[in-house]
Amino acid sequence: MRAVVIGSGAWGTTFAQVLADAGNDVVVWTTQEAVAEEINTRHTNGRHLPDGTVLPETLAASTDLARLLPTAEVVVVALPSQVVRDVLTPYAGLVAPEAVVVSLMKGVELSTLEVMSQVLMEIWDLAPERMAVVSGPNLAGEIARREPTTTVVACRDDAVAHRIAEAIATPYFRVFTSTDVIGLEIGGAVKNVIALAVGIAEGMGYGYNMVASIMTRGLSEGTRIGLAIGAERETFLGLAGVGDLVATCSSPSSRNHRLGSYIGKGLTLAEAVEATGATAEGAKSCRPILELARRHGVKASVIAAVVAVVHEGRDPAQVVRELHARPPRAED
Ligand SMILES: NC(=O)C1=CN([C@@H]2O[C@H](COP(=O)(O)OP(=O)(O)OC[C@H]3O[C@@H](n4cnc5c(N)ncnc54)[C@H](O)[C@@H]3O)[C@@H](O)[C@H]2O)C=CC1
Ligand SMILES: O=C(CO)COP(=O)(O)O
Repeated sequence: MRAVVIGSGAWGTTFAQVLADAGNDVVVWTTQEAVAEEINTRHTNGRHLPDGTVLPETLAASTDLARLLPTAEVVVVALPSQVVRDVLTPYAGLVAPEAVVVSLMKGVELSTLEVMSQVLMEIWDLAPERMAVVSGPNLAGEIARREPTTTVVACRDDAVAHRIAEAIATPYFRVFTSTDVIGLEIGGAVKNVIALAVGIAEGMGYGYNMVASIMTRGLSEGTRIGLAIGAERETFLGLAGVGDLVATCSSPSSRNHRLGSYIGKGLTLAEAVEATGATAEGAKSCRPILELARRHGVKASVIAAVVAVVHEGRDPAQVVRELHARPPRAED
């Protein structure tokens, strides 16, 4: 298939490699001439991918999205969630009518509380049958090294999910399918916030009991938010739920996990963002996710604690003391 990948960061470039390795005709769109030149001539992306990653020679890069879109059969979007609406609205009308759009993103829009499939369907006027998402335990660096990985592709139309799954399957990328688009997206967005919480706890010096508690309660919060907006419970127990949560909360290479640990060690948000040096969606998405929980009457104490520490300057030790001082209640 002819594919364009919008975004030349860690995941966009790595996913483009997967598509090229799977035999597709792929071009990565970047706004940076130097990055396009590096991918086209040296077959590397030194800013975002691990040392030694050599991209397929068939993988091209371009800065001309308007030229690429009309002929693409698959349009993959891998930008930081908060820029999607502004960056991609001007391209409405250029996506081919039969093309499938695939979101790789794990964030919630601050101004609308929408997940990225909702934003893309709105700005590009797409039917749900043309909108797919990919999510799972997918740390880009490991996939760039072609280490065995599993993922899930979801689309309202099961046949389209299967078509995309076949197009991205490689010997190192095993793909499952789903029709629970919103479940995949909420699972991915919430686990970033939980990875922040785990990082904060680790940065403060807490151990495995605390980490396991945050992950388990975080999964419960994400599941209940998802169920409130139409997701399926099973999704949260699958690769895009527990799977992604375990990968991100365990790996020191997760940007959300790292950002959290800097904050737990006492850095300000601005300092932690600077030290992380790449997109950590949870830092911005925690507030709209908490708002989503509140609107749907879902208790989300871990997510609220992250918002309090990251955005309201609360002392994390005091926030933990307050969480633990609450009266016992039934586990949900
Ligand atoms: N890195 C990973 O392991 C994974 C990331 N994701 C998700 O994929 C999405 C993208 O993440 P990454 O590629 O890792 O981020 P990144 O921080 O590595 O790269 C972001 C890319 O977006 C570009 N960009 C930023 N603002 C832009 C703008 N206004 N216009 C055009 N380009 C712009 C940057 O130049 C950069 O190439 C996020 O939602 C993330 O949560 C999902 C799974 C795995
Ligand atoms: O989503 C991811 C792995 O599935 C990547 O997580 P980070 O954005 O925290 O690196």
